[in-house]
Amino acid sequence: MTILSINLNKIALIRNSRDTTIPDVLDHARQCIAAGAGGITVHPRPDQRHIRADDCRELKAGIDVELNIEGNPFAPPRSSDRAGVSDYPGFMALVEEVRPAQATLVPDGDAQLTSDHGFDLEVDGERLQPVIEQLKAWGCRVSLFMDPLPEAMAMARDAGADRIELYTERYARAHAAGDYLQALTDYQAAARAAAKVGLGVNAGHDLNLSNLPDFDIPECLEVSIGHAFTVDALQYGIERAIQLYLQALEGR
Ligand SMILES: CC(=O)[C@@H](O)[C@H](O)COP(=O)(O)O
Ligand SMILES: NCC(=O)COP(=O)(O)O
Repeated sequence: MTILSINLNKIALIRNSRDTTIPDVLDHARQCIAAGAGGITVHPRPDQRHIRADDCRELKAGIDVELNIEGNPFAPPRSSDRAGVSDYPGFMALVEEVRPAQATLVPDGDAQLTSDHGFDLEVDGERLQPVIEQLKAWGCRVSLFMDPLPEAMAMARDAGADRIELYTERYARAHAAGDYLQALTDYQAAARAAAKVGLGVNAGHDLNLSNLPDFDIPECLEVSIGHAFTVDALQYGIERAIQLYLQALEGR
């Protein structure tokens, strides 16, 4: 069964638009879990535009499903520019403190509006090895955010990753354009290649109620969904939205 991990970035984004505590990230996490979400994902960026280090600490203490923290492992500490908001301690320092069940490494930078590419392991594979070794020593499962390139999966295994997360924007765009079969074939080949070398397969980015039912990747262990889910939760309510996403997963 594929786990539905709800990404709460956009709940935090709404909260941060005022000096307030609502919407409460932990409360939303608990509502999603009560409705059937099997995991919670957050992506604390150095500018803390949405998820903050303090959110990660509260979620770790306050939920009883897997916590998946995403980020660039080379992201250094950054001072907070908001009164009452803790500094960003650096990705590795935050993960060492929080010890999430899973750390998903993403080659993001501050200038990006969102995550928009996977790792190039020809460039980063060697320097990721000690990082992955350290994360695993802290008890975290390690997943690498990857484009759907079958030939890259052996390098992900060689870097020491437990899983890869297929970056699914290309699939989502193709599905929205009504011409997704070739994209799906590419993702299926990448997932098979990952499984063949012993990697688990996660997936995420721009998945939604429309494209999820057609995302036929038998190897997929977990999808992490945030942006579209947040929009759907505004329309249907959290409980109903979770049910719809679980049905979409089951219907694949
Ligand atoms: C890695 C990925 O694709 C998403 O999980 C990421 O968290 C999206 O980040 P934003 O929510 O900041 O767009
Ligand atoms: N790793 C993908 C994720 O956590 C959420 O991505 P999105 O659904 O907000 O695009």
